Formats: sequence, C-alpha cells, structure tokens
Amino acid sequence: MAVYCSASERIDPVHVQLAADVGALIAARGHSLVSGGGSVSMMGAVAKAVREGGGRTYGVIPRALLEKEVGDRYADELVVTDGMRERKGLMDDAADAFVVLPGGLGTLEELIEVWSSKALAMHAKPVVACDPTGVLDPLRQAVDTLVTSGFVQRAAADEVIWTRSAAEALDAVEAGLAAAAGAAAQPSEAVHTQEGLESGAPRDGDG
Ligand SMILES: CC(C)=CCNc1ncnc2c1ncn2[C@@H]1O[C@H](COP(=O)(O)O)[C@@H](O)[C@H]1O
Repeated sequence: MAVYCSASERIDPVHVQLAADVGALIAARGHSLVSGGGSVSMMGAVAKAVREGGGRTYGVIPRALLEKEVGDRYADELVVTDGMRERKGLMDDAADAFVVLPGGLGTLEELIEVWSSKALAMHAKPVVACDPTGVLDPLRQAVDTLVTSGFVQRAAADEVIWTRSAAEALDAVEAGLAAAAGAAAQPSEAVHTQEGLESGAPRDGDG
C-alpha cells in the first residue's frame, strides 16, 4: 500500500511516531510499502519501520528531491524519476491501497488526487486517512461545507475512510481490499449499451 505523509522536519514527534506505528503494522500484517522514497520525517519513519518489521519497501523519488528529501538508500527498490508526475504515476500504479497521514501541501495534493479519482470510479482502491491528532479535521469540515452547498456529492465525500489510530487505519485498508476483491469476483454489470445509457439514471456531475 502507498503511504502519503509529511516530509517536514518541524512537526510534533507524535506524528513521526504515528508513521512508525503504521509502518510496523504494514509489515506485521504482511503488506509492503510504496513510498515517496525519502528518508526524512514521517516518510523516513514509515519506511524504516516497515523494513525493521521484515516488510518490503519500494520508493519513488524525483531526481530534484533526492538531496532535499534524502533519498532512501535502504529501500528494497528505489526508483529515481525525472519529475513529479512520473513519481505520482508509478506510486499510484504500484499501490493496492492508499493511506494518508498528516502532512503538508504534497500530502494534501496526493489525498485529493486519490480521493477525487476514486469518486470518479477511476480506481477502486481503498483510500484511508489516519489523523489521530485532528490536524486534518478542518479539511473534512471544508469538504462537508462543499457537500452542504452542493459542490460535492455526499457519496464522493464519503470515499475516504477517516480513522484515528494506526490499527484502525490498517483494519480499514484490509476491509476495503476484501470488499474490492469481492466486487471484482462478481460478474460485471458495467456493459453500457446505447439504450442503457439513454434510459439509465442521470449521470452525476463531476462534483
Ligand atoms: C508537478 C506536480 C504533479 C505537482 C503536484 N505536487 C505534488 N504532487 C505529489 N507529491 C508532492 C507534490 N508536492 C510535494 N509532494 C511530495 O509530497 C511529500 C510530502 O510533502 P508535504 O510534507 O506533505 O508537503 C514530499 O515527498 C513531497 O515531495
């Protein structure tokens, strides 16, 4: 699974510990890590904990950030990309689920991307946020306001599962993976004939 989180060195250490707890559980429960390939702050803590627990880490980092985010030279596999878009694509493709911990603009950008693309049914991977300290609560409230005012559909807002602990986050990921596997095993009903498109329910907008 991919974990998106802070690369800042100026945060409360409680968040670095959260990242380590998530990493330890990823390994203990037999998952592997897809990360941004940095070794600083929460990014570094999650990768280190996964490896200490015997799990595999795959990191993807743009060349321009190798120095700033200190490329994770202990990663089982570290891919250096030419740019950010390539990094994002490789991470998203390699992940079976997305876990988002507190972070800054980079983390928010990734959260919104996997959240909105899930709402558009462009992927069916679980998106789980883990925010024990509530620093992302204002974001949830902002999205709720957008729902109330009609800009975002309630179903789209609900595509993120919000959790308050590492264990809750891993439980939610595993429940989401099991549900996705169950859905994939069902015969597909997604065959749209011209008639079906014309007579079907109105298609929702992009909000
Ligand atoms: C060109 C392009 C697609 C830009 C969109 N912007 C971003 N997309 C994806 N990851 C990012 C972006 N900006 C920063 N990041 C990365 O997100 C990680 C966390 O950053 P932050 O501490 O949450 O701040 C860092 O590894 C940082 O390099």
